[in-house]
Amino acid sequence: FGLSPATFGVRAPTTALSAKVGLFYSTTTGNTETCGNHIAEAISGAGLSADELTDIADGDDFGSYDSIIAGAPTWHTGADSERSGTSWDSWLYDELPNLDLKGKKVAIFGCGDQQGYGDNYCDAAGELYDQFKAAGCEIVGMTSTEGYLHADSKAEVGGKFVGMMFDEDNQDDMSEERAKTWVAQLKGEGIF
Ligand SMILES: Cc1cc2nc3c(=O)[nH]c(=O)nc-3n(C[C@H](O)[C@H](O)[C@H](O)COP(=O)(O)O)c2cc1C
Repeated sequence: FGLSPATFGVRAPTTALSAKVGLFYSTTTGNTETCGNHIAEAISGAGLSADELTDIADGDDFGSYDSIIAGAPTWHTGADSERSGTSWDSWLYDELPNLDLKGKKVAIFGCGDQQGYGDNYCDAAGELYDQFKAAGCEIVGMTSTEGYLHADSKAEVGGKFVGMMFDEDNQDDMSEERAKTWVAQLKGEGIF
């Protein structure tokens, strides 16, 4: 009668089981949360799914995830470690080493100020990279540094950012699009 299967609540068959994806952040003034929300919206906009955006301080049962998307701001300029100034600092050193996350895919995003802190842009994202990698995780979602004006960043490895870097201080109008582009990339890299 011209009614599509959707009319009856029948789902189209899926070709692959979808992964359980955790989406974690931390923040001091809300910018990393804003970017995390852009990512969450891009995920649902693309017809994909992840768990609700959650502060890493409230995270739990990490072993149940197939993949983790993790975002941090940078506040401790020039510090060797604990650069986010948030709950990540204790999580990365006190919790992560006690978890078995070997082989899980991890995608990292950062939030920083490339003009005000151009020698240390998004350094904390580089720390997430180091710690998750040391825990045996597979890091995906590396991006080009093109279009950014920073001089130096510990979030750069081999000429690429270790994930998607946002800048709510100088380039907030680009954040939504960056989130969309990155989520499409993550889909291609098997995060979902
Ligand atoms: C005291 C202070 C130190 C900061 N240090 C850095 C830094 O080293 N690198 C950087 O990229 N941004 C730095 N920032 C900028 C913040 O990371 C940026 O504003 C970010 O959006 C804050 O995110 P949040 O609101 O999620 O905490 C600093 C800001 C302040 C106020």
